[in-house]
Amino acid sequence: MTIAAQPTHSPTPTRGGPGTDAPSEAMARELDAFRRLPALQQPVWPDRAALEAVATRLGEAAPLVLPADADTLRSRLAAAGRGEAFVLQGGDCAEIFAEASATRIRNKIRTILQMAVILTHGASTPVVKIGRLAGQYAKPRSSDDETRDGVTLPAYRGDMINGFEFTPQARTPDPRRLEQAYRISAATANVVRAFTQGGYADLRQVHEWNRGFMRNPAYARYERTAAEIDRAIRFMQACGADFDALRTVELYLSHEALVLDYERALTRVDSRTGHAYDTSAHFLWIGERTRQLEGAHVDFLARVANPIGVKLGPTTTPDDALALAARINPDNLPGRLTFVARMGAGKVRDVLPGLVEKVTAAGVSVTWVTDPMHGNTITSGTGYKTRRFADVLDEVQGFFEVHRALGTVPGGLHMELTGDDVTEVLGGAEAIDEAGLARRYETLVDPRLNHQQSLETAFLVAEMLRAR
Ligand SMILES: O=C[C@H](O)[C@H](O)COP(=O)(O)O
Ligand SMILES: C=C(OP(=O)(O)O)C(=O)O
Repeated sequence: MTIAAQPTHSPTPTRGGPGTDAPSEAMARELDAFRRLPALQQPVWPDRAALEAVATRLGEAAPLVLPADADTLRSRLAAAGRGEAFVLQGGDCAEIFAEASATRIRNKIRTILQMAVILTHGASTPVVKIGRLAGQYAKPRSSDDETRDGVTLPAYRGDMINGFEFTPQARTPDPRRLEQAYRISAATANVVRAFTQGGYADLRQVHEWNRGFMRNPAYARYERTAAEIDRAIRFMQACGADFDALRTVELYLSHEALVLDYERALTRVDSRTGHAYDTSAHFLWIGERTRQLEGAHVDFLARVANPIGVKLGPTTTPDDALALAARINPDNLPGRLTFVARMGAGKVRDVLPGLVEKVTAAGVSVTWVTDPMHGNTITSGTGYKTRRFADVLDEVQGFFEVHRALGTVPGGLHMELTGDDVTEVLGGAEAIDEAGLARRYETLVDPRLNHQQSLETAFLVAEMLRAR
């Protein structure tokens, strides 16, 4: 592969030698153990020979991230688990190849940075910023097929696998898309690096954008928080803070590790430590539909040293959580394991306490994050897959209440959001209603908060964080 995929830069004092090697034969055998286990939600590739050729080429390609940066993220997540930082993970439900333009990527980064400033103020701790970015190209689906007007075709599973267009050709899984996903992820990572290291992330500039948001009277309720941030920045200025030193930020990359052929092909051995890392992203998570203890996803991700997330839905039992922790983090390393609870607003207060209590009592080291999106999906009367902004907020509130009651740490927020002005989620101060969804509904799978709703969420969560 000719592309020079540069690793995303995250400034880190721990960066060692840059080397990554292909796994030895013995290590490859261990990494490949997942192939003998049941793997849910995998595409049925019609051309196995083509898949193997692609996997070989990806196996020789440059890593997208460096193991040392994944280690730094692990230490940041450990801090969040102790309440010394707060995680903000956000981005598209499904990235789209055709939308990987600099403008769209910049809008997403801008939204995450804006939210992070507001949350930093609320939490009075650093915010660990992680994008669902540069690899979020595969989706688990409820159904393998989709039927339209009596015609049934394979469901769209994300641009890494097949096309959205409803034709047999587009919907047939094509392994060449794995290579396309790799190349576009490399280009996206380059844009991320340029924006996060090139002055775009300057705190004063980000605050100025937030002031722009406040000029809309719909957001008057957040005036006080905005004014406090303003005062804090002026105070820093008066004290002679070196704002130029704050012009760069760490923004880590993450996606759901769903397509195991892709994740395995990008796995390398870190020449510093001899450990295997999945170099497709700094942080990988296992989805709610693929977290079976004896399944291929858990087996594979337990064998790579990246920080790993596991989504926990409302059917998770405390014993499930303990068993997952034992499998994925047998050494109980802080920051290695993040549980992303996505219970639904109606269930979080009932189901989450049992999990947190048992995990805490067992002395298991976990960073708890809330995903208030995936348990709150509904279909509007007009037929759109959507969510109510109020439910999203209520689940976050429930997450904080549970942790407060137990004396444990609510460590972060995992959101589906975009920097654009879409109309996919109902409500918010601008009151998107059912009729309004049609105005600009663009997602190919799940509804995302738009730019305004994302900032509004940050202000509301900042209020909750102050009480943390
Ligand atoms: O974001 C993820 C979706 O909830 C998941 O892919 C399932 O979507 P579906 O129920 O539309 O198939
Ligand atoms: C599919 C997702 O979530 P979950 O596994 O929680 O349903 C997702 O985050 O894109």
